[in-house]
Amino acid sequence: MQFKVYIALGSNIEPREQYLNKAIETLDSLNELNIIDTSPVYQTKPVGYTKQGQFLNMVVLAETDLSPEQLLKKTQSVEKELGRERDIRFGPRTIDLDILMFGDQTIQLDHLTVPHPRMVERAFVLVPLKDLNPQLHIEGTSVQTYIERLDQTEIEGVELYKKG
Ligand SMILES: Nc1ncnc2c1ncn2[C@@H]1O[C@H](COP(=O)(O)OP(=O)(O)OP(=O)(O)O)[C@@H](O)[C@H]1O
Ligand SMILES: Nc1nc2c(c(=O)[nH]1)N=C(CO)CN2
Repeated sequence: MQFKVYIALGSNIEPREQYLNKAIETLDSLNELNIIDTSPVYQTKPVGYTKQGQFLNMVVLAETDLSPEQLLKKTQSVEKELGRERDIRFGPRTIDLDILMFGDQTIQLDHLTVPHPRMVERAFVLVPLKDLNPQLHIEGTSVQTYIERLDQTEIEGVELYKKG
């Protein structure tokens, strides 16, 4: 397969683990995509809109022959299939799938920006991403450097989750 892609997953509506697993399973079942690695799962304090339950977050590495836009369509159809509703911005969701990186491509379309524009300020993305690839650079800066730039309280909001 042509491209390596990192996809972030988040869920804060029960059954959270099942939503994560089902999303990974559905993506992996596509002919044009293989999941090749998965990070540990973290339980994380909600960021942005804080009056909601804690999230489970993780990142997966996949290889794919899909184009970035085809991949976005697939991730959005998985969100839809798993009952994602868009009402509150940054609010509760059964599953959220964000395309973090698509090979080494930079993409600026109305409906798709890669690398994901908010990823470098989110501990709940950077911590599992570093687990998958500690050497990864995002637009020339290492994932470790972005983590060092975060406030300690943001890092403390991200805890390893014991699978139930
Ligand atoms: N890299 C990307 N991955 C996923 N969606 C993206 C990306 N870049 C732009 N988008 C667009 O963002 C729109 C809003 O996505 P979504 O509703 O998942 O946002 P959100 O999860 O509330 O916030 P955030 O994007 O900060 O995680 C989508 O309709 C999609 O077209
Ligand atoms: N901890 C955490 N907070 C969030 C998350 C998320 O996945 N995890 N997603 C958001 C919208 O994309 C807003 N806030």
